[in-house]
Amino acid sequence: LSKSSQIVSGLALITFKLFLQALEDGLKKADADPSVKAVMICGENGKFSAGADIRGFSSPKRHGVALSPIVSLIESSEKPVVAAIEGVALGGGLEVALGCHYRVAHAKARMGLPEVTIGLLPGAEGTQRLPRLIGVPAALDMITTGKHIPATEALKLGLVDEIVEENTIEAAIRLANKVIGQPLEPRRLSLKPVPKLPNMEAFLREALVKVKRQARGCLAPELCVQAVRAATERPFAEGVRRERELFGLLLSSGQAQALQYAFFAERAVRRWAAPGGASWSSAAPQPVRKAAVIGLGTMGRGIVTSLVKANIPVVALEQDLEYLNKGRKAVMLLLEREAMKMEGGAQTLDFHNPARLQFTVDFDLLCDVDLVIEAVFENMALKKEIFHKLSKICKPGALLCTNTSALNIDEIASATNRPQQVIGTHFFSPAHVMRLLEIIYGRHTSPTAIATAMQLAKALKKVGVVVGNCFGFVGNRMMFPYVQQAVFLLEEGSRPEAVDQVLEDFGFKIGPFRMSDLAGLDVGWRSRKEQGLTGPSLAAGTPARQRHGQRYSPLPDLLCEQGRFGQKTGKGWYQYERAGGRTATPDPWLHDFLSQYRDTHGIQSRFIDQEEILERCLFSLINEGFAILAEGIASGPEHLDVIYINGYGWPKHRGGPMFYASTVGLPRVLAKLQKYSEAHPDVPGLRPNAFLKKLVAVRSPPLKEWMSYLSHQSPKL
Ligand SMILES: CCCCCCCCCCCCC[C@H](O)CC(=O)SCCNC(=O)CCNC(=O)[C@H](O)C(C)(C)COP(=O)(O)OP(=O)(O)OC[C@H]1O[C@@H](n2cnc3c(N)ncnc32)[C@H](O)[C@@H]1OP(=O)(O)O
Ligand SMILES: NC(=O)c1ccc[n+]([C@@H]2O[C@H](COP(=O)([O-])OP(=O)(O)OC[C@H]3O[C@@H](n4cnc5c(N)ncnc54)[C@H](O)[C@@H]3O)[C@@H](O)[C@H]2O)c1
Repeated sequence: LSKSSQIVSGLALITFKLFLQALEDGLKKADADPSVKAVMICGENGKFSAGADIRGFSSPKRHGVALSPIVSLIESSEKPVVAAIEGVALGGGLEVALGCHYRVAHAKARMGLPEVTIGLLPGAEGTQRLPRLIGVPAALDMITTGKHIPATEALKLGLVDEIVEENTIEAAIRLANKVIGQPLEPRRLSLKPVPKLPNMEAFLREALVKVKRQARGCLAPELCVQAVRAATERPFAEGVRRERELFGLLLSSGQAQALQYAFFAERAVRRWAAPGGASWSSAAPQPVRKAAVIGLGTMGRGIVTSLVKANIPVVALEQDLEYLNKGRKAVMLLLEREAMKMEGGAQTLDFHNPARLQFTVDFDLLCDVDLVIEAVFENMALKKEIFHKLSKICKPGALLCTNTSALNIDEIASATNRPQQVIGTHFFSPAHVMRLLEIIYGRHTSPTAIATAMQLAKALKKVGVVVGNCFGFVGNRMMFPYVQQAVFLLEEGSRPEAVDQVLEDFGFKIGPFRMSDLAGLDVGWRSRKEQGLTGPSLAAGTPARQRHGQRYSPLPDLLCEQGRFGQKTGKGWYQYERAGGRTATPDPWLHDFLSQYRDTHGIQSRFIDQEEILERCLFSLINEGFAILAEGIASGPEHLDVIYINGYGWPKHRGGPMFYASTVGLPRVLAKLQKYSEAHPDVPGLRPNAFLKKLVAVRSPPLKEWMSYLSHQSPKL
């Protein structure tokens, strides 16, 4: 066989120029050699290809990258070319395979065109070949979502000709031998017509509406539909021209840069570092063979679900039988839904087995777990009581985690005999859905504890981000000034629906007032009462709109006093169809209430434009981000951005708040903050942070250099 076929070996991750050259040379050599009867293309180290090097797209020297001519060269070969797909065939890698006349895949291989997720579209004729091979609906689904499909599904779709359990390369060579001499014309995808649909026009129109709705301002999915539409309307060569045009538009849109930054930021945060030199490279995680969750309320039930999905046995504990039964029902419902979603897949959920999931009110059952996640009410005294109990009951090596949203990890740890094993694991609601896990180390937290929490995040398929300990940590701390500005804007004349609209148009999944109604206004109210900002502990004579000499808005407290807790009570910043309803409608009662409030406090209502709403909310959040970086609470701006994208619905195509600030331009952010701060001198959140000022003073270096301008040595990525 070595005489009749030639292996042109690609790389798992294309070192693009080198790979393309090798492929071209190999193909030309094979074509010219009469002793070669067929060609097989495979990857190295069990991986076909992850596509083009993403870093190359933002490199000034990107022009040389031309994959299309190579794909055409493959397809036009007079000798059969077979792709042997192992591991992954993604992006440009799959486009190479689509140029081949046959495709053989290993059963464990995955295939996809994920370009849309990095703000692009398949740019090497993939949008034109794939619909010809598997039809428009399936191709459009793959191209607009970027999802990876398993080999079994690829076989069903007709994307591959054969799947094998064992040696893919041998199978591909066998196939190559079998097809030598057979006509190649029917195997050249560029010559095939796109399979017709009776309602193609309506189908494409609906697809466009759907992606526009889901994409919320992200351009790539929309342009993917346009490229596939071109495949249905134009001859192949013209479709390719259209694909190239659309690719160029995306490449220069700025969104591609933001999404590619987010891709690398998510990977960079895995390389965590903490003060004292502990880091991902030196610390090893402990195994977590069994876990426990304390408190089965909103968060605990999602956390249990997440652990069960990750195949980690769980003990779920509540304070009494009534709460336990309520919690058990809620967990079972979530798990049943998850099991339904997974039906037909390779994995099943074993949650009826008490060895995998046990419900109890008995703390003694936690004696053998490797890790506990506490998710009880946000109350320091209660948390300390629980941690004290845990340090007596749990085995010496067990890690004690708290899901607190803001409280001091060191104070919680002080209630235990093992502060080095206490760590914050801050899940986001709903905990079985949201990808973020904010991991907070305290003064005594050991590197092993951090490594174990990071390993847990990975097992739960979440993005773990390691940060330092301060009130609200990173995410919530940045959220406070954002929400505060939103409320101040209402005092000054705006309405919840106007503020939400601006931020949702910016790309947030949900604006601050809808978010607050969803989370429950009572949560913040309880916390403010605990801080003495409102309620019975507020000192008599405190001005209604001032606390500690700073501006304060009592509006959220007043709503809570009226029993308006948001969705759960059917009324909050909006009104809902019923208690627990989800459809927010602007509420005339609230509008009247706001007018009366302004009258009471002598506030002159004014029209507030979209620009001011956007800038005051976002720039105050970003300003807090600079404070967090300057204090060394996070190792770099990437951490803040990954937190915001994965935990707070920040639009990924805008790259996260700190990336966004860099695209707006730091001088502009600074100038605007200065302007708003002058207008509102009693609002510290608008006062430009010294680190931001410093960066502007040194001419706004690129984001990746920001941390080097801090005088103290904060942990580096
Ligand atoms: C102006 C007119 C212009 C007209 C121009 C027209 C012509 C242009 C021609 C362009 C041709 C386009 C070709 C093609 O359509 C485009 C592409 O192929 S884009 C790339 C598509 N591929 C992807 O998006 C894959 C991304 N990667 C992944 O999904 C995962 O990494 C993985 C491959 C599934 C592996 O996952 P894991 O095992 O979990 O590993 P990691 O994710 O941690 O990755 C390990 C390591 O590798 C780095 N990496 C992975 N993939 C890439 C990549 N494609 N490029 C660069 N680097 C990659 C990753 O960052 C990790 O490294 P670390 O960051 O940790 O250092
Ligand atoms: N709700 C959110 O969106 C959210 C998001 C992130 C973090 N958090 C944090 O997660 C924690 C839990 O919040 P939640 O919203 O799930 O609260 P919740 O009120 O919905 O649930 C708390 C649960 O803890 C149980 N509990 C109380 N005392 C207990 C005890 N002694 N032993 C066992 N169980 C006990 C209660 O019975 C209740 O079921 C808080 O610290 C909160 O700040 C909440």
